[in-house]
Amino acid sequence: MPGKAKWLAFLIAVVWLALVGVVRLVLVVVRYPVATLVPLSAAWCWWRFGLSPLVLALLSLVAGLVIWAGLGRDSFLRHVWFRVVTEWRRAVVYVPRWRSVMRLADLAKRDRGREYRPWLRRVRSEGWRDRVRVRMVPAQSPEAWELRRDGLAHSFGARSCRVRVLRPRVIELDFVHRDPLARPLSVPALVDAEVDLKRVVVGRTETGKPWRLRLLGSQVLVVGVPGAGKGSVLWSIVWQLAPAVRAGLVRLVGIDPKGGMELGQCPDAFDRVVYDNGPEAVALLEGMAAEVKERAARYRGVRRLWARSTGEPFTVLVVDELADLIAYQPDKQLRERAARAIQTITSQGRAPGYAVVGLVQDPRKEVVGFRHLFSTRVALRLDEPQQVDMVLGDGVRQRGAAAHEISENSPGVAWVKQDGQREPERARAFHVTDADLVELAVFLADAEVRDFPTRSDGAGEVAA
Ligand SMILES: Nc1ncnc2c1ncn2[C@@H]1O[C@H](COP(=O)(O)OP(=O)(O)OP(=O)(O)O)[C@@H](O)[C@H]1O
Repeated sequence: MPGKAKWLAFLIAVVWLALVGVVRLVLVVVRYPVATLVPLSAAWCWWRFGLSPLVLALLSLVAGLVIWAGLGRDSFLRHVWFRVVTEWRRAVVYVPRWRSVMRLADLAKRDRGREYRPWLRRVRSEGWRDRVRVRMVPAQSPEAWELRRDGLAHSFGARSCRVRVLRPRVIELDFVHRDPLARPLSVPALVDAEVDLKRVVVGRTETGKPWRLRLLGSQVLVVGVPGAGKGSVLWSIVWQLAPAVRAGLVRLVGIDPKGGMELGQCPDAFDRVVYDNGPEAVALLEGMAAEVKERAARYRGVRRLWARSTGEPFTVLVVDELADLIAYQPDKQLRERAARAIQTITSQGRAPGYAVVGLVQDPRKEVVGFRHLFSTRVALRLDEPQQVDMVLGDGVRQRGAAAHEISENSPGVAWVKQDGQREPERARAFHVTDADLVELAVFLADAEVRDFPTRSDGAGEVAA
């Protein structure tokens, strides 16, 4: 190599190394802001002002943090404590173990002497879980990670691991340390309050937010094995609708083919209720399907979605065991008539203000062939992964919605998928006890007949 070229190559190498060094330094500061910026600021303060002002500043900082923690625990946890935990877990758990775990789990690949290793990106600790973002190596699929979830959880000291696909090549691993939904949730106080039919709060999600179910403009399918807590979802809905039912703004209609075992616990909530799967239930369904068509014809060209200003009540049809009506009924004619009527209500009821809340134990196609008509699907505890796919749709389980892994000890916990929302949510319904149902019955029996209250503005909001 001529002398000049050597110098040029040397210069390029130095600049390149300097650039890499700066980028790495910036990355360290971005990933460990507390561990880098606090000691740096302390060192600067000492150098600039001396030891006493530094001690004073540190004591003030500690006092400030203690006051913050006392006044606003949640914001302190979010902005301070979880940041410190994030840096600690990244430095102590994920970075040191990453390379060996990837190799041993066969997630790192070798080709022509070069190693391709999944890239550990952002880590965020939220107390109950660590969210670890990963860039997969080329030609790797999220299924490869799905298959190794248990091994990964053990390797990084977590109770379980979930895999969520964020975008092509990027996944997020949730390392779960404890279940924030482990404790039952009691129902909120029953008071005359506004009911927002687009956001009926029926429990809490695992991130601590209210679990909101959309009833206006949506149909809800709730699936779970016996004892999974379908009843708690159903009664949480009724509980939250009670003020509007009492005011005559919402009408509940029920069918309980199990002879009233479920809906018979509080019949006062229902305008009409039938306790079998025979001709009476079918007549009720057909009557409602006819109402849906008639209302839809009247609304055509006038309004696109039911609103309280129509002066007609929003109607919620609750069917406790859908399969008894449309699959297990031995009379073929009754079975088909029931299925036709329910399909009419679910497919056309959206605009004229009819919602169906269907509960079922078995999600197979032979049982509920029109699952796709339900835009909100709730998967409580299920037996098999295939059932999760049937309820929530393809690919949702791969994004973490493992309803077949919900514990028997946490009835009411569910994975929820709403059409139009990419991410499924894990949530727990309120636990509505027998005593609560007595309170509900008293609240509703107390009702007086009033004129239908109208208000020209709100669409989904109804005031009791
Ligand atoms: N959200 C909840 N929180 C705590 N416990 C609950 C919750 N939901 C239900 N449970 C308890 O779990 C048990 C079964 O609940 P539930 O009867 O609602 O299940 P289910 O799915 O409706 O069963 P089935 O299909 O047999 O009617 C009951 O003892 C109930 O008290």
